[in-house]
Amino acid sequence: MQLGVIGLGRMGQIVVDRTLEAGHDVVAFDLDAEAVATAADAGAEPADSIEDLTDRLGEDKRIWLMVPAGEAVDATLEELEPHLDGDDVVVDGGNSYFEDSVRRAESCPAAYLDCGTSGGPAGAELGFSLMVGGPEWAYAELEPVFDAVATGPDGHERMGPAGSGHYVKMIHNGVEYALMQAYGEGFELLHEGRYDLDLESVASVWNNGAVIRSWLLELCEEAFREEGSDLGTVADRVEGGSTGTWTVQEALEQEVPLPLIYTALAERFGSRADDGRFSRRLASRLRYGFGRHEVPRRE
Ligand SMILES: NC(=O)C1=CN([C@@H]2O[C@H](COP(=O)(O)OP(=O)(O)OC[C@H]3O[C@@H](n4cnc5c(N)ncnc54)[C@H](O)[C@@H]3O)[C@@H](O)[C@H]2O)C=CC1
Ligand SMILES: O=C(CO)[C@H](O)[C@H](O)COP(=O)(O)O
Repeated sequence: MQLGVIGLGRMGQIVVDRTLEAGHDVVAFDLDAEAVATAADAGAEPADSIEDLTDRLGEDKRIWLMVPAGEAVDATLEELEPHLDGDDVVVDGGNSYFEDSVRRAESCPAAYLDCGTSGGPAGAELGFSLMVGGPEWAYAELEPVFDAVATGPDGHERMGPAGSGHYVKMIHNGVEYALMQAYGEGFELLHEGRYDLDLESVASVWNNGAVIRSWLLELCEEAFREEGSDLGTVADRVEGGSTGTWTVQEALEQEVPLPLIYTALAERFGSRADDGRFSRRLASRLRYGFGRHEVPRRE
C-alpha cells in the first residue's frame, strides 16, 4: 500500500518508520523541510507541498494526518480537499476534539477516519494503540497500515461512527490524568513521609507483581532513576490539558460525575499560578481574620 503522511514530528515520523518497516510505500510532507529530509532518509518519498504529495499518490489516495490538533488540521484539509474524492481515505491520527472530527467527516470529500493514538513517542518500539471512528469500508481498507502502526492486529479497533475514535481517546487521556495524579500523590506522601525512601526502588518493587504495576509506573521508576528521589530540578508546573478539559466538559454535559479526573485537571491548572495560588493566600489571610493565626508573608 502507498500512504501519504502529513506531519512528521515526534509521532508522524513513527508512523512513517513503522509503515515503511512493514513494506509499504510512504510519501511524506511537513511544513518543516528538515522533517521531510529525515523522512526521506528513512526511505519515504519526499513531497514539497500538499499538492505535490497528492500528485505522487495513486488513484485511491490513503493519507494520514499527524499535525497538531485544531487549526493545523483544518488548514491541511482545506489544501487537501480539492484533490480528494469519495474513493480516498483520510486518517487524522492526532488528538483532535471529537466534535471537530464529526464536522470534518461530514465536509470532507474523502472517507474520514478519526484515529485516537496512544503510546506516545516512547511507545514507538512496541507500536501504538489505535481507536478508530468512521466508515467500516475505510477502516478495512486501512487495516494493513493500522497493523503496522499499532502493536499489531490487536492494537487497533473500529470504535464506531465518525467521532467515536477521538471520543474514546479523549476519555483515555482523562484516565491518564487521574492515574498520573494518583501516582503523584502516593509518591509525594512517600517523599514527605516518615521514612527516607529510595523512590526508584519503591517504583521498581511495585512494578514487579504489585496490583498497581503499569507503564506509567515504569515511567515513574525511570523518572526517579534519571532525576533522583526528589525529582531534582523538575519544576512544579504541568502543561497540556486540552483533552482533559474536553473530558470534563463532556462529563458535565452527560451529568456523569468524574471527581478524580476533574481534580487531576484542576491540579494542573493550579500548578500554573506564577505567584502562588490566590485562593490559598486568601485562606491564609482569613485564618488570621478569624483566629489571629500568623500569616506567612512573601519576601
Ligand atoms: N506526543 C505524544 O505523546 C502524542 C501526540 N499525539 C497527537 O499527535 C499529533 C502530533 O503530535 P506530535 O507529533 O507530538 O507533534 P509535533 O509537534 O512533534 O509534530 C507536529 C508536526 O506537524 C507539522 N505541522 C504543523 N502544521 C502543519 C501543517 N499545516 N502541514 C504540515 N505539517 C504541519 C510540524 O512542522 C511538526 O513537524 C497531535 O495532535 C498530538 O496531540 C497523540 C498521541 C501521543
Ligand atoms: O495523548 C497523549 C498521550 O496519550 C499526548 O501525550 C497528550 O499530549 C497528553 O495530553 P496532555 O498534553 O494534556 O498531557
